[in-house]
Amino acid sequence: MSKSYVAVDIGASSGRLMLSHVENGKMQIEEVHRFKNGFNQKAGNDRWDIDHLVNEVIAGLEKVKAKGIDDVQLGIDTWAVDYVLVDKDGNKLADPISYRDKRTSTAIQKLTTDLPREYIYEKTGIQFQDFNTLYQLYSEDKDLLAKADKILMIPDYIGYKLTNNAVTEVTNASTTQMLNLREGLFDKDLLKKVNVTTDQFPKLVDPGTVLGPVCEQWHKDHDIPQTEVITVATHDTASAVVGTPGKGEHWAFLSSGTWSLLGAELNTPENGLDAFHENYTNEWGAYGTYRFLKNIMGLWMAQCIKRELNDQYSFAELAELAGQEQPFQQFIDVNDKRFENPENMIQEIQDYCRETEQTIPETPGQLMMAVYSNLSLFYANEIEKLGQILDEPIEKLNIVGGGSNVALMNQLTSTLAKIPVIAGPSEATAIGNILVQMITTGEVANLAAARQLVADSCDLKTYQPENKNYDGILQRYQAFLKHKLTQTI
Ligand SMILES: Nc1ncnc2c1ncn2[C@@H]1O[C@H](COP(=O)(O)OP(=O)(O)OP(=O)(O)O)[C@@H](O)[C@H]1O
Ligand SMILES: C[C@H](O)[C@H](O)[C@@H](O)C(=O)CO
Ligand SMILES: [Mg+2]
Repeated sequence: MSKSYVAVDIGASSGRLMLSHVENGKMQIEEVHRFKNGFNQKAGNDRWDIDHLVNEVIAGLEKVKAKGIDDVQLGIDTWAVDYVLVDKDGNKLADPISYRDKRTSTAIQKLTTDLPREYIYEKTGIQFQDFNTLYQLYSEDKDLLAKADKILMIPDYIGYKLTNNAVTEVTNASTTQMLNLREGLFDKDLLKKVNVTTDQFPKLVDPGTVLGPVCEQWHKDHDIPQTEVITVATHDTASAVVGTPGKGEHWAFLSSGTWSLLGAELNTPENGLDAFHENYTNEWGAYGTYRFLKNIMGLWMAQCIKRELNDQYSFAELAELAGQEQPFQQFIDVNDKRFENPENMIQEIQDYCRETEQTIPETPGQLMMAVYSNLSLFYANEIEKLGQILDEPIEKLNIVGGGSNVALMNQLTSTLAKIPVIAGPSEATAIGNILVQMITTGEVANLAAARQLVADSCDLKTYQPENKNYDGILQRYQAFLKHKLTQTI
Protein backbone atom coordinates (compact mmCIF):
# COMPACT_ATOMS: atom_id res chain seq x y z
CA MET A 1 0.00 0.00 0.00
CA SER A 2 1.22 3.52 -0.73
CA LYS A 3 2.33 5.90 2.02
CA SER A 4 -0.31 7.53 4.20
CA TYR A 5 -0.72 11.24 3.61
CA VAL A 6 -2.52 13.78 5.80
CA ALA A 7 -3.74 17.12 4.53
CA VAL A 8 -4.38 19.83 7.10
CA ASP A 9 -6.70 22.22 5.24
CA ILE A 10 -7.90 25.18 7.28
CA GLY A 11 -10.27 27.63 5.62
CA ALA A 12 -11.78 30.75 7.08
CA SER A 13 -14.93 28.87 8.04
CA SER A 14 -13.72 25.35 8.83
CA GLY A 15 -10.68 23.16 9.11
CA ARG A 16 -10.20 19.51 8.37
CA LEU A 17 -7.63 16.70 8.40
CA MET A 18 -7.99 14.40 5.41
CA LEU A 19 -6.24 11.01 5.26
CA SER A 20 -5.29 9.61 1.88
CA HIS A 21 -3.39 6.88 0.07
CA VAL A 22 -3.44 5.46 -3.46
CA GLU A 23 -5.05 2.05 -4.05
CA ASN A 24 -5.68 0.39 -7.44
CA GLY A 25 -4.66 3.60 -9.20
CA LYS A 26 -7.18 5.75 -7.32
CA MET A 27 -6.83 8.25 -4.46
CA GLN A 28 -8.67 7.00 -1.40
CA ILE A 29 -9.48 10.00 0.81
CA GLU A 30 -11.39 10.28 4.04
CA GLU A 31 -12.14 13.07 6.48
CA VAL A 32 -10.62 12.11 9.83
CA HIS A 33 -11.24 15.34 11.76
CA ARG A 34 -13.21 18.54 11.13
CA PHE A 35 -13.38 21.64 13.31
CA LYS A 36 -14.85 25.11 13.22
CA ASN A 37 -12.77 28.16 12.47
CA GLY A 38 -13.65 31.82 12.69
CA PHE A 39 -12.50 35.11 14.17
CA ASN A 40 -13.68 36.88 17.33
CA GLN A 41 -13.11 40.28 18.88
CA LYS A 42 -10.10 40.17 21.23
CA ALA A 43 -7.85 43.00 22.43
CA GLY A 44 -9.67 45.46 20.16
CA ASN A 45 -9.44 43.52 16.87
CA ASP A 46 -11.02 40.59 15.01
CA ARG A 47 -8.58 37.79 15.76
CA TRP A 48 -8.11 34.08 14.94
CA ASP A 49 -7.58 31.59 17.79
CA ILE A 50 -4.31 30.19 16.44
CA ASP A 51 -3.66 27.96 19.49
CA HIS A 52 -7.07 26.32 18.89
CA LEU A 53 -6.01 25.55 15.32
CA VAL A 54 -2.67 24.01 16.38
CA ASN A 55 -4.44 21.92 19.04
CA GLU A 56 -7.04 20.73 16.52
CA VAL A 57 -4.23 19.55 14.21
CA ILE A 58 -2.78 17.48 17.06
CA ALA A 59 -6.27 16.16 17.91
CA GLY A 60 -6.64 15.11 14.28
CA LEU A 61 -3.27 13.33 14.35
CA GLU A 62 -4.39 11.44 17.47
CA LYS A 63 -7.41 10.21 15.46
CA VAL A 64 -5.06 9.09 12.66
CA LYS A 65 -2.97 7.11 15.16
CA ALA A 66 -6.13 5.62 16.68
CA LYS A 67 -6.81 4.17 13.22
CA GLY A 68 -3.56 2.17 13.59
CA ILE A 69 -1.49 4.38 11.29
CA ASP A 70 1.97 4.96 12.79
CA ASP A 71 3.77 6.86 10.03
CA VAL A 72 2.47 9.71 7.86
CA GLN A 73 3.49 12.64 5.67
CA LEU A 74 1.62 15.85 6.44
CA GLY A 75 1.03 19.14 4.63
CA ILE A 76 -0.64 22.33 5.91
CA ASP A 77 -2.65 24.89 3.92
CA THR A 78 -4.77 27.80 5.12
CA TRP A 79 -6.27 31.09 3.96
CA ALA A 80 -3.94 33.83 2.79
CA VAL A 81 -2.45 37.16 3.87
CA ASP A 82 -2.65 36.80 7.66
CA TYR A 83 0.42 36.30 9.85
CA VAL A 84 1.71 35.72 13.38
CA LEU A 85 4.41 37.87 14.99
CA VAL A 86 6.89 35.67 16.91
CA ASP A 87 9.56 36.72 19.43
CA LYS A 88 13.14 35.40 19.51
CA ASP A 89 12.06 32.52 21.81
CA GLY A 90 9.47 31.40 19.25
CA ASN A 91 6.46 32.63 21.21
CA LYS A 92 3.64 34.49 19.49
CA LEU A 93 3.45 38.16 20.48
CA ALA A 94 -0.34 38.25 19.94
CA ASP A 95 -3.16 36.26 18.37
CA PRO A 96 -3.19 36.99 14.62
CA ILE A 97 -5.59 39.67 13.41
CA SER A 98 -8.10 38.61 10.75
CA TYR A 99 -7.91 40.13 7.31
CA ARG A 100 -11.56 41.21 7.76
CA ASP A 101 -10.59 43.50 10.66
CA LYS A 102 -11.34 47.16 9.94
CA ARG A 103 -7.78 48.36 10.82
CA THR A 104 -6.69 48.44 7.16
CA SER A 105 -9.74 50.27 5.78
CA THR A 106 -7.73 53.37 4.77
CA ALA A 107 -4.28 51.78 4.44
CA ILE A 108 -4.14 51.59 0.63
CA GLN A 109 -4.99 55.27 0.26
CA LYS A 110 -2.32 56.26 2.81
CA LEU A 111 0.43 53.94 1.55
CA THR A 112 -0.07 54.84 -2.12
CA THR A 113 0.15 58.61 -1.62
CA ASP A 114 3.86 58.43 -2.48
CA LEU A 115 3.99 54.92 -3.94
CA PRO A 116 1.66 54.82 -6.97
CA ARG A 117 -0.56 51.76 -7.40
CA GLU A 118 0.76 51.25 -10.94
CA TYR A 119 4.32 51.03 -9.51
CA ILE A 120 3.32 48.45 -6.90
CA TYR A 121 1.31 46.42 -9.43
CA GLU A 122 4.15 46.44 -11.99
CA LYS A 123 6.51 45.10 -9.28
CA THR A 124 4.19 42.51 -7.73
CA GLY A 125 1.28 41.81 -10.12
CA ILE A 126 -0.91 41.42 -7.03
CA GLN A 127 -4.47 42.75 -6.68
CA PHE A 128 -5.28 45.71 -4.46
CA GLN A 129 -7.16 44.35 -1.45
CA ASP A 130 -6.93 46.43 1.72
CA PHE A 131 -6.37 43.23 3.69
CA ASN A 132 -3.14 42.27 1.90
CA THR A 133 -0.24 41.70 4.30
CA LEU A 134 1.47 44.84 2.99
CA TYR A 135 -1.37 47.00 4.35
CA GLN A 136 -1.77 44.94 7.51
CA LEU A 137 1.92 45.48 8.37
CA TYR A 138 1.52 49.17 7.46
CA SER A 139 -1.31 49.29 10.04
CA GLU A 140 0.45 47.07 12.60
CA ASP A 141 1.35 48.19 16.14
CA LYS A 142 4.85 49.60 15.52
CA ASP A 143 6.29 48.54 18.92
CA LEU A 144 4.99 45.01 18.47
CA LEU A 145 6.40 44.80 14.95
CA ALA A 146 9.81 45.99 16.19
CA LYS A 147 9.80 43.19 18.79
CA ALA A 148 9.02 40.52 16.18
CA ASP A 149 11.97 38.25 15.46
CA LYS A 150 9.86 36.47 12.82
CA ILE A 151 6.79 37.23 10.76
CA LEU A 152 5.19 33.87 9.96
CA MET A 153 2.27 33.39 7.60
CA ILE A 154 -0.50 31.32 9.22
CA PRO A 155 0.36 27.89 7.69
CA ASP A 156 4.09 28.50 8.17
CA TYR A 157 3.41 29.33 11.83
CA ILE A 158 1.49 26.07 12.34
CA GLY A 159 4.35 24.16 10.66
CA TYR A 160 6.80 25.99 12.93
CA LYS A 161 4.87 25.04 16.08
CA LEU A 162 4.90 21.40 14.96
CA THR A 163 8.55 21.15 13.85
CA ASN A 164 10.42 24.20 15.22
CA ASN A 165 11.46 24.91 11.61
CA ALA A 166 10.45 28.27 10.12
CA VAL A 167 10.09 28.97 6.40
CA THR A 168 8.06 31.30 4.15
CA GLU A 169 6.35 29.33 1.41
CA VAL A 170 6.09 31.26 -1.86
CA THR A 171 2.46 30.71 -2.96
CA ASN A 172 1.22 32.26 0.28
CA ALA A 173 4.06 34.81 0.41
CA SER A 174 2.87 36.13 -2.95
CA THR A 175 -0.48 37.12 -1.41
CA THR A 176 1.36 39.63 0.82
CA GLN A 177 1.79 41.92 -2.24
CA MET A 178 5.45 42.20 -1.20
CA LEU A 179 7.10 39.64 -3.51
CA ASN A 180 8.91 41.11 -6.51
CA LEU A 181 7.83 39.20 -9.63
CA ARG A 182 11.12 39.61 -11.47
CA GLU A 183 13.50 38.99 -8.56
CA GLY A 184 11.41 36.24 -6.93
CA LEU A 185 12.23 37.80 -3.56
CA PHE A 186 10.64 40.16 -1.05
CA ASP A 187 10.85 43.65 -2.53
CA LYS A 188 13.18 45.80 -0.42
CA ASP A 189 11.34 49.08 -1.18
CA LEU A 190 8.02 47.62 -0.04
CA LEU A 191 9.53 46.03 3.10
CA LYS A 192 11.11 49.36 3.97
CA LYS A 193 7.79 51.13 3.46
CA VAL A 194 6.27 49.03 6.27
CA ASN A 195 9.35 49.01 8.56
CA VAL A 196 10.12 45.33 8.07
CA THR A 197 13.64 43.94 7.59
CA THR A 198 14.33 41.08 5.16
CA ASP A 199 15.47 38.74 7.95
CA GLN A 200 12.13 39.06 9.76
CA PHE A 201 10.68 36.76 7.08
CA PRO A 202 12.28 33.27 7.13
CA LYS A 203 13.76 31.96 3.86
CA LEU A 204 11.43 31.58 0.90
CA VAL A 205 10.80 27.96 -0.11
CA ASP A 206 8.85 26.30 -2.94
CA PRO A 207 5.97 23.85 -2.46
CA GLY A 208 7.39 20.34 -1.96
CA THR A 209 10.14 21.36 0.47
CA VAL A 210 10.57 18.97 3.39
CA LEU A 211 10.09 20.94 6.63
CA GLY A 212 10.98 18.14 9.06
CA PRO A 213 9.52 15.77 11.66
CA VAL A 214 6.94 16.76 14.27
CA CYS A 215 8.98 17.47 17.41
CA GLU A 216 9.40 14.92 20.17
CA GLN A 217 7.70 17.32 22.62
CA TRP A 218 4.36 16.66 20.92
CA HIS A 219 4.85 12.88 21.21
CA LYS A 220 5.39 13.17 24.96
CA ASP A 221 1.79 14.20 25.69
CA HIS A 222 -0.03 12.96 22.61
CA ASP A 223 -0.32 9.54 20.99
CA ILE A 224 0.34 10.61 17.41
CA PRO A 225 2.02 8.92 14.41
CA GLN A 226 5.60 9.56 13.34
CA THR A 227 4.90 12.56 11.12
CA GLU A 228 7.10 14.22 8.52
CA VAL A 229 5.86 17.67 7.53
CA ILE A 230 6.21 18.69 3.89
CA THR A 231 5.69 22.35 2.96
CA VAL A 232 2.99 22.11 0.29
CA ALA A 233 1.30 24.95 -1.65
CA THR A 234 0.36 26.45 1.70
CA HIS A 235 -2.07 29.07 0.35
CA ASP A 236 -5.30 27.06 0.30
CA THR A 237 -6.30 28.43 -3.10
CA ALA A 238 -2.93 27.33 -4.53
CA SER A 239 -3.60 23.83 -3.26
CA ALA A 240 -7.15 23.98 -4.61
CA VAL A 241 -5.80 24.81 -8.08
CA VAL A 242 -3.35 21.89 -7.90
CA GLY A 243 -6.33 19.66 -7.06
CA THR A 244 -8.48 21.05 -9.88
CA PRO A 245 -8.80 18.44 -12.67
CA GLY A 246 -8.47 20.97 -15.49
CA LYS A 247 -7.55 19.40 -18.81
CA GLY A 248 -5.98 20.76 -21.99
CA GLU A 249 -6.14 24.50 -22.65
CA HIS A 250 -8.59 27.37 -22.22
CA TRP A 251 -10.00 26.10 -18.90
CA ALA A 252 -10.65 28.34 -15.93
CA PHE A 253 -10.96 27.42 -12.26
CA LEU A 254 -13.38 28.64 -9.61
CA SER A 255 -12.34 27.78 -6.08
CA SER A 256 -15.74 28.22 -4.44
CA GLY A 257 -15.69 28.48 -0.66
CA THR A 258 -15.73 31.39 1.76
CA TRP A 259 -14.26 33.34 -1.17
CA SER A 260 -14.85 32.58 -4.82
CA LEU A 261 -11.47 32.72 -6.57
CA LEU A 262 -12.02 32.68 -10.33
CA GLY A 263 -9.08 32.57 -12.74
CA ALA A 264 -6.69 30.71 -15.00
CA GLU A 265 -3.34 29.00 -14.44
CA LEU A 266 -0.57 30.77 -16.40
CA ASN A 267 3.10 29.99 -17.00
CA THR A 268 4.01 33.68 -17.06
CA PRO A 269 2.40 36.50 -15.05
CA GLU A 270 -0.07 38.91 -16.71
CA ASN A 271 0.47 42.27 -14.96
CA GLY A 272 -0.41 44.60 -17.82
CA LEU A 273 -2.75 47.59 -17.73
CA ASP A 274 -5.96 45.63 -18.48
CA ALA A 275 -5.22 43.27 -15.57
CA PHE A 276 -4.37 46.25 -13.36
CA HIS A 277 -7.59 48.11 -14.19
CA GLU A 278 -9.67 44.97 -13.59
CA ASN A 279 -7.75 44.28 -10.33
CA TYR A 280 -6.76 40.75 -11.31
CA THR A 281 -3.95 39.17 -9.30
CA ASN A 282 -0.93 36.98 -10.11
CA GLU A 283 -0.66 34.84 -7.02
CA TRP A 284 2.18 32.36 -7.33
CA GLY A 285 1.17 28.77 -7.98
CA ALA A 286 2.94 25.47 -7.53
CA TYR A 287 5.66 24.35 -9.97
CA GLY A 288 6.41 27.79 -11.41
CA THR A 289 2.83 28.63 -12.42
CA TYR A 290 0.83 31.78 -11.68
CA ARG A 291 -2.79 31.90 -10.49
CA PHE A 292 -4.24 34.77 -12.49
CA LEU A 293 -7.48 35.34 -10.61
CA LYS A 294 -10.11 37.67 -9.20
CA ASN A 295 -11.33 37.55 -5.59
CA ILE A 296 -15.13 37.40 -5.54
CA MET A 297 -17.08 37.77 -2.27
CA GLY A 298 -18.22 34.14 -2.46
CA LEU A 299 -20.16 31.98 -0.05
CA TRP A 300 -19.12 34.17 2.87
CA MET A 301 -22.47 35.77 2.18
CA ALA A 302 -24.21 32.39 2.55
CA GLN A 303 -22.24 31.63 5.72
CA CYS A 304 -23.36 34.91 7.29
CA ILE A 305 -27.02 34.29 6.32
CA LYS A 306 -26.88 30.77 7.77
CA ARG A 307 -25.39 32.09 11.02
CA GLU A 308 -27.88 34.96 11.24
CA LEU A 309 -30.69 32.39 10.85
CA ASN A 310 -29.23 30.76 13.99
CA ASP A 311 -27.98 27.79 11.96
CA GLN A 312 -31.52 26.36 11.84
CA TYR A 313 -30.87 25.25 8.24
CA SER A 314 -27.97 23.25 6.81
CA PHE A 315 -26.31 24.58 3.67
CA ALA A 316 -28.00 21.80 1.69
CA GLU A 317 -31.42 22.84 3.07
CA LEU A 318 -30.73 26.49 2.26
CA ALA A 319 -29.78 25.52 -1.30
CA GLU A 320 -33.02 23.53 -1.58
CA LEU A 321 -35.07 26.52 -0.38
CA ALA A 322 -33.28 28.70 -2.92
CA GLY A 323 -34.22 26.23 -5.65
CA GLN A 324 -37.90 26.94 -4.98
CA GLU A 325 -37.38 30.62 -5.94
CA GLN A 326 -36.96 32.36 -9.29
CA PRO A 327 -33.42 33.67 -10.05
CA PHE A 328 -32.50 37.27 -10.91
CA GLN A 329 -35.22 39.01 -8.86
CA GLN A 330 -32.66 41.73 -8.07
CA PHE A 331 -29.15 42.71 -9.10
CA ILE A 332 -26.43 42.85 -6.42
CA ASP A 333 -22.80 43.85 -6.90
CA VAL A 334 -21.54 41.07 -4.63
CA ASN A 335 -18.07 42.66 -4.54
CA ASP A 336 -19.38 45.87 -2.98
CA LYS A 337 -17.18 46.45 0.09
CA ARG A 338 -20.31 46.76 2.26
CA PHE A 339 -20.59 42.94 2.13
CA GLU A 340 -17.00 42.32 3.29
CA ASN A 341 -17.78 42.28 7.03
CA PRO A 342 -21.20 43.83 7.79
CA GLU A 343 -22.80 43.76 11.22
CA ASN A 344 -25.70 41.79 9.71
CA MET A 345 -25.52 40.40 6.16
CA ILE A 346 -29.30 39.89 5.76
CA GLN A 347 -29.90 43.51 6.72
CA GLU A 348 -27.10 44.68 4.42
CA ILE A 349 -28.55 42.81 1.43
CA GLN A 350 -32.06 44.12 2.14
CA ASP A 351 -30.81 47.71 2.61
CA TYR A 352 -28.88 47.44 -0.69
CA CYS A 353 -32.01 46.33 -2.56
CA ARG A 354 -34.10 49.05 -0.91
CA GLU A 355 -31.53 51.75 -1.81
CA THR A 356 -31.37 50.54 -5.42
CA GLU A 357 -35.19 50.37 -5.58
CA GLN A 358 -35.31 46.62 -6.27
CA THR A 359 -37.30 43.64 -4.96
CA ILE A 360 -36.23 42.97 -1.37
CA PRO A 361 -35.53 39.29 -0.57
CA GLU A 362 -37.29 38.35 2.67
CA THR A 363 -37.41 34.56 3.17
CA PRO A 364 -34.33 32.30 3.58
CA GLY A 365 -34.95 30.90 0.09
CA GLN A 366 -35.26 34.36 -1.46
CA LEU A 367 -32.09 35.55 0.32
CA MET A 368 -30.08 32.52 -0.79
CA MET A 369 -31.34 32.73 -4.37
CA ALA A 370 -30.37 36.41 -4.40
CA VAL A 371 -26.83 35.40 -3.35
CA TYR A 372 -26.56 32.38 -5.68
CA SER A 373 -27.96 34.10 -8.78
CA ASN A 374 -25.86 37.25 -8.33
CA LEU A 375 -22.70 35.22 -7.71
CA SER A 376 -23.48 33.31 -10.93
CA LEU A 377 -23.95 36.58 -12.84
CA PHE A 378 -20.69 37.94 -11.39
CA TYR A 379 -18.86 34.74 -12.38
CA ALA A 380 -20.20 34.91 -15.97
CA ASN A 381 -19.15 38.56 -16.20
CA GLU A 382 -15.64 37.77 -14.96
CA ILE A 383 -15.27 34.79 -17.31
CA GLU A 384 -15.95 37.20 -20.18
CA LYS A 385 -13.33 39.66 -18.82
CA LEU A 386 -10.78 36.90 -18.20
CA GLY A 387 -11.01 35.81 -21.83
CA GLN A 388 -10.62 39.41 -23.01
CA ILE A 389 -7.57 40.13 -20.81
CA LEU A 390 -5.85 36.85 -21.78
CA ASP A 391 -7.01 37.29 -25.38
CA GLU A 392 -8.18 33.69 -25.51
CA PRO A 393 -11.70 32.29 -25.03
CA ILE A 394 -12.43 30.42 -21.80
CA GLU A 395 -14.00 27.16 -23.03
CA LYS A 396 -14.81 25.42 -19.75
CA LEU A 397 -14.98 26.17 -16.03
CA ASN A 398 -13.92 23.77 -13.26
CA ILE A 399 -15.73 24.60 -10.01
CA VAL A 400 -14.16 23.08 -6.89
CA GLY A 401 -14.63 23.55 -3.16
CA GLY A 402 -17.78 23.47 -1.06
CA GLY A 403 -19.62 25.66 -3.54
CA SER A 404 -19.34 22.90 -6.17
CA ASN A 405 -22.10 21.15 -4.18
CA VAL A 406 -24.59 23.86 -5.19
CA ALA A 407 -26.07 22.36 -8.37
CA LEU A 408 -28.31 25.39 -8.88
CA MET A 409 -25.31 27.74 -9.02
CA ASN A 410 -23.25 25.38 -11.21
CA GLN A 411 -26.14 25.26 -13.69
CA LEU A 412 -26.85 29.00 -13.65
CA THR A 413 -23.14 29.73 -14.21
CA SER A 414 -22.92 27.33 -17.15
CA THR A 415 -26.04 28.82 -18.79
CA LEU A 416 -25.01 32.45 -18.25
CA ALA A 417 -21.38 31.93 -19.34
CA LYS A 418 -22.48 29.65 -22.19
CA ILE A 419 -19.73 27.11 -21.38
CA PRO A 420 -19.68 23.68 -19.69
CA VAL A 421 -19.09 23.62 -15.92
CA ILE A 422 -17.27 20.61 -14.45
CA ALA A 423 -18.10 20.47 -10.74
CA GLY A 424 -15.85 18.85 -8.12
CA PRO A 425 -14.05 17.74 -6.13
CA SER A 426 -15.44 19.72 -3.19
CA GLU A 427 -12.28 18.90 -1.23
CA ALA A 428 -9.91 19.97 -4.02
CA THR A 429 -7.82 21.98 -1.56
CA ALA A 430 -7.02 18.99 0.64
CA ILE A 431 -6.52 16.84 -2.46
CA GLY A 432 -4.08 19.39 -3.92
CA ASN A 433 -2.27 19.49 -0.60
CA ILE A 434 -1.82 15.70 -0.74
CA LEU A 435 -0.84 15.70 -4.42
CA VAL A 436 2.14 18.00 -3.76
CA GLN A 437 3.22 15.58 -1.04
CA MET A 438 2.86 12.65 -3.47
CA ILE A 439 4.90 14.47 -6.12
CA THR A 440 7.56 15.19 -3.48
CA THR A 441 7.80 11.52 -2.46
CA GLY A 442 7.81 10.47 -6.13
CA GLU A 443 4.52 8.57 -5.86
CA VAL A 444 3.09 10.83 -8.60
CA ALA A 445 5.27 12.09 -11.46
CA ASN A 446 4.10 15.68 -11.95
CA LEU A 447 1.18 18.14 -11.96
CA ALA A 448 -0.43 16.70 -15.12
CA ALA A 449 -0.30 13.16 -13.72
CA ALA A 450 -1.67 14.47 -10.42
CA ARG A 451 -4.70 16.04 -12.12
CA GLN A 452 -5.31 12.84 -14.10
CA LEU A 453 -5.32 10.96 -10.77
CA VAL A 454 -7.98 13.39 -9.49
CA ALA A 455 -10.10 12.88 -12.60
CA ASP A 456 -9.75 9.08 -12.24
CA SER A 457 -10.54 9.13 -8.51
CA CYS A 458 -13.32 11.70 -8.03
CA ASP A 459 -16.97 11.90 -9.11
CA LEU A 460 -17.14 14.97 -11.33
CA LYS A 461 -20.44 16.31 -12.70
CA THR A 462 -20.65 18.27 -15.94
CA TYR A 463 -23.30 20.96 -16.49
CA GLN A 464 -24.11 22.15 -20.01
CA PRO A 465 -25.68 25.56 -20.84
CA GLU A 466 -29.48 25.29 -20.77
CA ASN A 467 -31.78 26.92 -23.30
CA LYS A 468 -33.41 29.35 -20.85
CA ASN A 469 -35.09 32.68 -21.55
CA TYR A 470 -32.32 34.59 -19.74
CA ASP A 471 -31.58 36.57 -22.90
CA GLY A 472 -29.95 39.85 -22.09
CA ILE A 473 -29.84 39.23 -18.33
CA LEU A 474 -26.03 39.22 -18.23
CA GLN A 475 -25.86 42.39 -20.34
CA ARG A 476 -28.39 44.08 -18.01
CA TYR A 477 -26.29 43.02 -15.02
CA GLN A 478 -23.15 44.42 -16.64
CA ALA A 479 -24.96 47.71 -17.28
CA PHE A 480 -26.13 47.72 -13.65
CA LEU A 481 -22.55 47.25 -12.42
CA LYS A 482 -21.28 50.01 -14.72
CA HIS A 483 -24.07 52.41 -13.71
CA LYS A 484 -23.46 51.68 -10.01
CA LEU A 485 -19.72 52.18 -10.52
CA THR A 486 -20.22 55.56 -12.20
CA GLN A 487 -22.54 56.56 -9.35
CA THR A 488 -19.92 55.72 -6.71
CA ILE A 489 -17.06 57.49 -8.54
N1 LIG B 1 -24.00 20.44 0.56
C1 LIG B 1 -23.89 21.75 0.37
N2 LIG B 1 -24.92 22.45 -0.15
C2 LIG B 1 -24.82 23.79 -0.36
N3 LIG B 1 -23.71 24.50 -0.07
C3 LIG B 1 -22.65 23.83 0.45
C4 LIG B 1 -22.67 22.44 0.69
N4 LIG B 1 -21.47 22.09 1.22
C5 LIG B 1 -20.71 23.22 1.29
N5 LIG B 1 -21.44 24.26 0.83
C6 LIG B 1 -20.99 25.65 0.68
O1 LIG B 1 -19.55 25.61 0.68
C7 LIG B 1 -19.03 26.55 1.62
C8 LIG B 1 -17.77 26.02 2.28
O2 LIG B 1 -16.88 25.73 1.23
P1 LIG B 1 -15.43 25.16 1.63
O3 LIG B 1 -15.59 23.97 2.51
O4 LIG B 1 -14.67 25.02 0.37
O5 LIG B 1 -14.91 26.40 2.47
P2 LIG B 1 -13.76 26.36 3.59
O6 LIG B 1 -12.66 25.53 3.05
O7 LIG B 1 -14.35 25.99 4.87
O8 LIG B 1 -13.37 27.85 3.69
P3 LIG B 1 -12.38 28.61 2.71
O9 LIG B 1 -13.17 28.98 1.54
O10 LIG B 1 -11.93 29.76 3.53
O11 LIG B 1 -11.29 27.63 2.39
C9 LIG B 1 -20.11 26.72 2.65
O12 LIG B 1 -20.04 28.04 3.16
C10 LIG B 1 -21.40 26.51 1.86
O13 LIG B 1 -21.91 27.73 1.39
C1 LIG C 1 -7.86 36.82 1.96
C2 LIG C 1 -7.57 35.93 0.77
O1 LIG C 1 -7.93 36.57 -0.41
C3 LIG C 1 -8.32 34.66 0.95
O2 LIG C 1 -7.61 33.90 1.90
C4 LIG C 1 -8.36 33.85 -0.34
O3 LIG C 1 -7.16 33.92 -1.05
C5 LIG C 1 -8.52 32.45 0.06
O4 LIG C 1 -7.55 31.79 0.20
C6 LIG C 1 -9.86 31.91 0.33
O5 LIG C 1 -9.81 30.59 0.76
MG1 LIG D 1 -11.12 25.81 1.88
